[in-house]
Amino acid sequence: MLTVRAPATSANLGSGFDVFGAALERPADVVRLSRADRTTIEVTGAGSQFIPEDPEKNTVGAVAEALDAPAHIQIDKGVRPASGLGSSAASAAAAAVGLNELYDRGYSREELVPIAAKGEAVVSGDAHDDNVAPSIMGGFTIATESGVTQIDADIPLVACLPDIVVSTRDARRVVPEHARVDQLVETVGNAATLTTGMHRDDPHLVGRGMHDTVVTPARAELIDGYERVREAALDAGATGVTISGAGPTVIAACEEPAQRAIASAMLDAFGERGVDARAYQTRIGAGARVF
Ligand SMILES: Nc1ncnc2c1ncn2[C@@H]1O[C@H](COP(=O)(O)OP(=O)(O)O)[C@@H](O)[C@H]1O
Ligand SMILES: N[C@@H](CCOP(=O)(O)O)C(=O)O
Repeated sequence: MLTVRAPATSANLGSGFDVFGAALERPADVVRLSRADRTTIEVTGAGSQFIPEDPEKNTVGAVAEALDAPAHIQIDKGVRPASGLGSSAASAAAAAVGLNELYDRGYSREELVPIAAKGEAVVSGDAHDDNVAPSIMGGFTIATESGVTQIDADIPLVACLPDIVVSTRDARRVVPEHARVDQLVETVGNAATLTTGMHRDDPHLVGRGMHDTVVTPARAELIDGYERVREAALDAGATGVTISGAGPTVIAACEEPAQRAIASAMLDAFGERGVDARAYQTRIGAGARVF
């Protein structure tokens, strides 16, 4: 038997829709795998009552099939589903890394990214790589058709998860089909600024580069209190704030000493709207680890 811990991730980071992602130090899924004649799945932990154990409907089932590696897979969810923290991707990433080792398939971490993304296709309708890439490879990742670029960035973050459910599938339906040229120009500038910030471990550049006027405003409508929470985090010292993945988690970049105040301001702002929430004081961390 083999155990894998795969981290939650924050995709998009504002200006990098379907491309940027970051591995978070916490929370994480813990997945135990043992060889079997056919794949069976057991799920416990955060939100497990909403996660199917049928291998055709669970992200890990698609990964086991893609690797031709049937197994008994026990998933202990630390990452709540439909959170915007790459919940479905964390399990898929853990399964890809674990089954690759259990069956001695010999794939590199980068080669495992499109395999784990097959799991994402099962739940969100298409195989976006931006959550599985950081969950497998760690750090900040830029996932494109031609491969994954990874930077071992170290940026403090606060991820505030409200008690609201936003499914990635639904949130993909509100993404605008077109953007104006001036918005594209702005997006390229912001994405380049954010990437430079990751390279320099500079939370100010990362925060500035999170700004996005294309996808984020449309999705903010799905998160009760988003604008107020964003303002509260900025007032408390955040260097940038945006929606994590498809939401509803709101993510803030910051200097480490401001983390606690930002977490508390975000929780209060959701509280004012009558929305319960929890805040993770976290940072960009490592990828999936095998025990
Ligand atoms: N192993 C898994 N972990 C979490 N969710 C899963 C898993 N397998 C299938 N799902 C389904 O995926 C959906 C959650 O995925 P998604 O909406 O992308 O949330 P998140 O933003 O947290 O990844 C839920 O409908 C859930 O039932
Ligand atoms: N790029 C995707 C990322 C979805 O992330 P999740 O954590 O909400 O599953 C999107 O924005 O749709």
